[in-house]
Amino acid sequence: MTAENKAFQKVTESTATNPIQGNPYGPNPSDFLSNVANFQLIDSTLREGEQFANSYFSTEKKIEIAKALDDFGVDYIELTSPVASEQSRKDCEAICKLGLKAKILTHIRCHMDDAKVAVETGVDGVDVVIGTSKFLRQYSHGKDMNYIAKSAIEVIEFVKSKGIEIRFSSEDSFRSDLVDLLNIYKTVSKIGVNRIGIADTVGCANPRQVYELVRTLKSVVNCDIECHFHNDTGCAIANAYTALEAGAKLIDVCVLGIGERNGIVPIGGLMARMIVADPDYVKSKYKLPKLRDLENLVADAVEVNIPFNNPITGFCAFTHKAGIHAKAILANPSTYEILDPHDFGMKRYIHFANRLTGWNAIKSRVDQLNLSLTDAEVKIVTTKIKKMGDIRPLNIDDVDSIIKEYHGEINTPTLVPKMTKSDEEPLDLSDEPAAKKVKL
Ligand SMILES: N[C@@H](CCCC[NH3+])C(=O)O
Ligand SMILES: [Zn+2]
Repeated sequence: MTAENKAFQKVTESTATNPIQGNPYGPNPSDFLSNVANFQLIDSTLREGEQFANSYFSTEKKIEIAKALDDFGVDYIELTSPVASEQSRKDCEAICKLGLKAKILTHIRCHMDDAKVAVETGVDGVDVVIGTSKFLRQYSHGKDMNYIAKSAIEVIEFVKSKGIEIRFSSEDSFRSDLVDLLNIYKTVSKIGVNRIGIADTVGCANPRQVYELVRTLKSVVNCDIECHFHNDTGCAIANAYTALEAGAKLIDVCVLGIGERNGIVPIGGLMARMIVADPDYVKSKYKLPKLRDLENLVADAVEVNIPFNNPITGFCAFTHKAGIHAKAILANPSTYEILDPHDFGMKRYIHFANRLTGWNAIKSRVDQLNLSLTDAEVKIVTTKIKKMGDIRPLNIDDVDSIIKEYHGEINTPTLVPKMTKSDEEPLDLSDEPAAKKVKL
């Protein structure tokens, strides 16, 4: 086989197994800096998530959440600073003793007082953060870049001396001076941190800015890059994906994206984004069917509902409605789905009780009811359903009644009836689904 033929075959094979790879707009496999196929998750539900307005986690609840995160497969679990409160310190120690697979981190200010407490808790690593934008330098901690560099060196060397991981992050990175950022990151990278972090603390960044900053940082540091994106302007997941494309390795996430204000990158939404880019990596690394339970656990703990439009677990995330969509989905789900619900232990539905429905969806319902109609008959009954749907909202019983009534009409002999055994037997509908949908 010639080299040309081999190349052709390779493209064909990958296109067959993963249609996105044949997409000219998809990830560029020759981009060796990209970490799209090699990313890690730092879950911060028990740190950033504790800053969500509704959050209160008892020790037991924190342990339950930490175990569920570990079971899902996150790489790191980040906990509230042990100096935030006495119980926070005890909880941190308790979680460190659980013996989870995920590494345990705690998140502290760039100060020796905090660092001394943090290293005694039993964590695998310490995440240090300090504000670098002029807003935070002036109105938060009041320190200049020289002071920041000095205290960063002191804290990093101290944590390293204890043999545990250290990450240094600026805060409000996207409103910080680029020269200041490059200087501080060069300094900490030379001392030998495990990771540097950038944080879009106010959620102002867009993907292009993220790409440029991460690419620039890649050329000045020789450690991993972690990114933290707030979602104030709805860009958190897109920014996270772009950061990975640019060469960042780790993304901070929270279950349901909970955090300060409207939160950060949601773990579920990021899974949806990443499984499209690299299905094999995502499916082998994370227990995706556990996502729904994980989200329900946290939603209950902080007393919120799962949003209707949540990626993957929103109640209509895999519900198809328009007749044109339903027809194509019934023929091949990939026509209108980029995510396969079964990868997440979910099911797909056709919503047929509405005026946008089409005869293919109704035919599938007729089959479910174990009735027999020709295509021409299904088309007639579909017209009846659509007419009723123009008058008022429909539910599944309305549609089933119309179908059964029509089926009854066309099967009722007009002349002298000759009863057969099967005519006497009522249709058994005892296992009808209650929802307004057909499960597929
Ligand atoms: N929540 C803070 C801390 C960021 C630390 C980065 N992991 C922020 O958004 O800036
Ligand atoms: Zn944050």
